[in-house]
Amino acid sequence: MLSFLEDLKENEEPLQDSDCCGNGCTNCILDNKPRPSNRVLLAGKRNVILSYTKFRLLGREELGSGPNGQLLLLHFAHAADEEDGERPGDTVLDIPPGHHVMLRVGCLLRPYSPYWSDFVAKEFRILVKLQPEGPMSRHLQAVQPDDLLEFRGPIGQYVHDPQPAKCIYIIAQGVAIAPTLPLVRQVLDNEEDMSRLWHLVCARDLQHVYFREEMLEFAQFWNYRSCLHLPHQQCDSSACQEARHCAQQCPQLRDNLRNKETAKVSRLDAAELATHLNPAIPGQRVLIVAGDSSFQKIIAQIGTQSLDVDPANIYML
Ligand SMILES: Cc1cc2nc3c(=O)[nH]c(=O)nc-3n(C[C@H](O)[C@H](O)[C@H](O)COP(=O)(O)OP(=O)(O)OC[C@H]3O[C@@H](n4cnc5c(N)ncnc54)[C@H](O)[C@@H]3O)c2cc1C
Repeated sequence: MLSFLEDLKENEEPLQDSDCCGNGCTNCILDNKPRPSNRVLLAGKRNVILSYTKFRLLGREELGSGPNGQLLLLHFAHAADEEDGERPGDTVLDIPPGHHVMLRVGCLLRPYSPYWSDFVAKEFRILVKLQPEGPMSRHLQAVQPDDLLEFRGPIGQYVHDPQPAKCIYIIAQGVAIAPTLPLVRQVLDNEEDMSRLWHLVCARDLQHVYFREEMLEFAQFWNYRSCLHLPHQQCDSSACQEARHCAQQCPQLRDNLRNKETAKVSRLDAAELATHLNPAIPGQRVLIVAGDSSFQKIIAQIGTQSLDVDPANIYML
């Protein structure tokens, strides 16, 4: 085992200040150095993404565009280097739930959070919201299947221990719902994990809620609850047009919700959050927040009180 670890160290690129993207990420790569997880060490394999490595774009799907930018689903697979002497079976791709990866194009660096990855096939998918005038957005807008892009990771600090069972509140804003999907899956896929999940999703309106199909699949599990917060939801009825947003009892909103979907037409504030406290349910409270830094700060503040979460158990993705 020791020589295997020594080999790993030799293969890893040393981390330098220039590896930070400079965007002030909560989990900066300089404080969260990509390193092999226990899962990888136990498998006796090498995690291909620990140093910058090439991934081939397998698929690209445009999810539509609007005033807030265009959305792309990108699917990548590791492009094995034929000269490195490794057999495909010697390596894996390990991006644990809640971790992100860094994309490097020349000296431009930007973090992205996979919403799906495959350990053995060495593939992952990201949802990208293109920012008008953004340098990486310009690059990603132009990528086509078969193009090669370089990624490094995994970067993050969240680790889930299924024992003892916990009450896990996962709160996501807009496209940042993507990295929360693997967090939900890791609990639901483990039949022995008795943790309960509350998945609270904040978006402008129903049109801006992504991964609804996945949430409906999750809703079949006894330990998963979700709620959509849609403060700008507005149908074409004259009453809702006049109020500039739908009423909580709006029949059109109800018709647009699918079985088991629950929506509130208000922002997620301290009082709303407190309705999910469920004090009778035992278990340590854990809060995970995915969104931009101001959203993370506000939710962490109100979550401490409304959900009775110890600040040590709050994780920002
Ligand atoms: C940990 C982490 C994970 C991330 N994961 C993803 C992901 O999975 N998918 C994804 O699309 N993006 C993700 N991002 C954002 C991503 O890294 C880039 O910032 C984004 O793609 C824009 O890059 P750019 O170079 O085109 O524009 P930038 O130069 O970075 O930004 C251009 C303009 O857009 C604004 N902006 C940038 N990002 C956002 C945002 N999310 N919301 C509102 N305004 C913004 C900037 O403030 C700036 O004004 C993540 C960011 C972090 C910190």
